[in-house]
Amino acid sequence: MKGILLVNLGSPKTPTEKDVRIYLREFLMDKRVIDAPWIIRKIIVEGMILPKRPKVSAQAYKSIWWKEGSPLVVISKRIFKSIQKKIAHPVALAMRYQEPSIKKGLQELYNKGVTDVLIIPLYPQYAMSTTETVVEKSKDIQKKYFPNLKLFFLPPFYNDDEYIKILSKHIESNLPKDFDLLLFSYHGLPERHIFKTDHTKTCRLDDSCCIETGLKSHKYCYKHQCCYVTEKVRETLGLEKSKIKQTFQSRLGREPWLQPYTDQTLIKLPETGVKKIAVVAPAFVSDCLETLEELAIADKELFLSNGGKEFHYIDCLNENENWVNWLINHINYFLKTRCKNN
Ligand SMILES: C=CC1=C(C)c2cc3[nH]c(cc4nc(cc5[nH]c(cc1n2)c(C)c5CCC(=O)O)C(CCC(=O)O)=C4C)c(C)c3C=C
Ligand SMILES: [Fe+2]
Ligand SMILES: [Fe+2]
Repeated sequence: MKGILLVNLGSPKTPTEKDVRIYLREFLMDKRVIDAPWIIRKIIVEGMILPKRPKVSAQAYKSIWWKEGSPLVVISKRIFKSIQKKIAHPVALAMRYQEPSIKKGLQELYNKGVTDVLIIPLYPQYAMSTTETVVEKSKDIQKKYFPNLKLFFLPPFYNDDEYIKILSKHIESNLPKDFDLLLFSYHGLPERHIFKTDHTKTCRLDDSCCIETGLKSHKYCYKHQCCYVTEKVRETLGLEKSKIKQTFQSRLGREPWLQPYTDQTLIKLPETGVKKIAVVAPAFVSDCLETLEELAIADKELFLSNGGKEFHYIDCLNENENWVNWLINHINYFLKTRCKNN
């Protein structure tokens, strides 16, 4: 029998310093997130990040926490329930970090007699620290605990025409009537990660390569995949190029991350005449700390205190009906065609 496992990033159990420390330790000790040798990673995480960051991050989490829990986990659970209602096969939800774990999700499906699992990493764009870590962690768990399970993976869907239409429609229906600029703010990545996962070793991280179409390097180029979404949504919405801008947020550490940076851009925009801004975050399918706190609270404050007049944050797709139906359509395709022993 076939089953489905949806996988999102995960959050701390509670917005307390203790639980945030546990979460950050698991997250940042992932060799695909901080890709240094184990001992260096351990020194960076335990010696440089964990002494101070959990306290600050716990405050940030507290400011966006819902009665039912972390927005990212709550929204993922709601999506999972909507899908389960419409799919006759077993469906489970897991988080890459913390709970419910990928192991528990696979166990739940296995206990229900599932033999073939479609794993859906809930990230539109590929990155070593998102899609790849979900795929590799799932494979490790399968080998160790469920050798008879067969795993299948939904690839990054940034270039799926229907997904682009759904995202564009969602943005259009939430755009304010009057705005100077629509800002696409994606989660950042160290530039080094892009070079590391570029199998062709040709990506130069400039417009001539990441904006081009049809290059082999694009399959693993997060920057290209972000540029693609921005450009396709712009075209679909019929916006002039001067009406949009793409930036990258949430950097950590001193090495160069993808640019331009969201916070620095928001500081400078008002002096160039951009006073009313709408902001969307298409690297996330569900709202989370990075959107609700970093963008909609901290970056909003930054923009307004530097001369901006209006800052309108557009929610992620979250429980958008068309988006949930898009997932269901892909699940149904897998159930009908991808493997034989149904
Ligand atoms: C080296 C560090 C990090 C990389 C690389 C990274 C990539 C990356 N992350 C997301 C999605 C999310 N990240 C979230 C939080 C978050 N991310 C990092 C660090 C890296 N992310 C940290 C330290 C944190 C924790 C919060 C903090 O202390 O600031 C979240 C939010 C989770 C939540 O509970 O709401 C998401 C989602 C993507 C898509 C990505 C690569 C493209
Ligand atoms: Fe992150
Ligand atoms: Fe590229």
